[in-house]
Amino acid sequence: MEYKYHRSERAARFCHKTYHHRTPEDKMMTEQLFFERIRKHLSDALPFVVYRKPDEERVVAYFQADDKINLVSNSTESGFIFAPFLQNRNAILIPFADKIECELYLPEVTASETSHPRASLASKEHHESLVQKGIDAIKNSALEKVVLSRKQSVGLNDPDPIEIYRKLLASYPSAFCYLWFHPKIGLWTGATPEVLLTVERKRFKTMALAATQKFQGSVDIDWGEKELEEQQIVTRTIVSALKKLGISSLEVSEVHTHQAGNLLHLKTDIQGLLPVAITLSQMLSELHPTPAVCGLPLAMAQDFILEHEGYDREFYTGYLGELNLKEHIQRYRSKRNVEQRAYRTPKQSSSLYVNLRCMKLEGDTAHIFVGGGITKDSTATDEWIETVNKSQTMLKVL
Ligand SMILES: C=C(O[C@@H]1C=C(C(=O)O)C=C[C@H]1O)C(=O)O
Repeated sequence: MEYKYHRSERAARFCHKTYHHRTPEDKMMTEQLFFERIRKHLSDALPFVVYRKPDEERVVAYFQADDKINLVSNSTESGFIFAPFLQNRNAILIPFADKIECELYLPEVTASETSHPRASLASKEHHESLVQKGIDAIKNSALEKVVLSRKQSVGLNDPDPIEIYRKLLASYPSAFCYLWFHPKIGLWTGATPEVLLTVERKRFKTMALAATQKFQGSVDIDWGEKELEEQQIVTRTIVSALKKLGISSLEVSEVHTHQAGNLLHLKTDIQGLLPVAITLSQMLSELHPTPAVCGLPLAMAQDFILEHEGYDREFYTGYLGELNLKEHIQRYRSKRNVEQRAYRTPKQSSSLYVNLRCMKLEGDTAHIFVGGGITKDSTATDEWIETVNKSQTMLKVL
């Protein structure tokens, strides 16, 4: 990997903003102290999360002082949520208490192809046979789409999670990049391109992200019928779930190509205003899991996954992020002949992402999770290649 230090224009603009989101108790740190504090918490075996939102320079970490497992019961809690794929399992919360942050102007990384060994022939055959079962089930039943995945375990030469995470931050500036740890649950890291739900005051945003091609130098590419249909299923399902909740003010964008690292996807942006009567918990139970990570009809797809995938997804294809973050935005307004005045307005927001392009780190092994959507027109070998391409997102930083 080749590093070139630079301070982006974006970073420079960030510094000149006339408002900021920090409260007095937030601690802004140098990069070295920031990562030392995280390393210390990890070696003390205490829970923490560190993350950076898409296209931001600010990296934030929250620490928990004990090793208690805090469970989320109805999404009215405030903290960093880490939710599994299965809705009947518990989501975990790291409270917004002890926080540090750092602005990182990271080296530009020219990501190289990985030198890690290819996935084995046995896992290729296993995945292709799983996909074929999915295609057959779609042809012979009411199942329309199912997302099938696999776990690839890789030995690490340099198993330092902090270094791996720093490489993720440098390689994927437009992804949500995180490192999450709980001594009783595990150590996870990832760089996801997919928003599940963001809510700021009354406005919410979500997206339908599906279909995949390898990026080969241009985003101006053609998509086949199969990909368009696969993504359309996701848009249609999300829109009808939101309408079912009584949300009528929906704005749905045109479908467009979206780049995520070495991959391209089809994306539709969906946003609207949240009626007062609808809770975050209702929104989440309608949205998660979308057919981008599970399938349609939902129960049939989930049963198929549980019966045939043959491993436990745990937190892969779950979701994670800020849940009910309360902040005071400080705005400054300077008027001629009047002293600069500060205004503090309270704000509550949630920013939740789908846990994709992620891995679980266990000692000197990384377990990488990758999957793809299957429809009646899928072919087993192409789906295998898609998972190989997706695995590169994590393999490139190992
Ligand atoms: C399931 C994954 O990705 C999801 C499935 C996609 C697809 O089927 O093409 C594309 C983007 C994601 O919504 C994954 O990356 O593991």
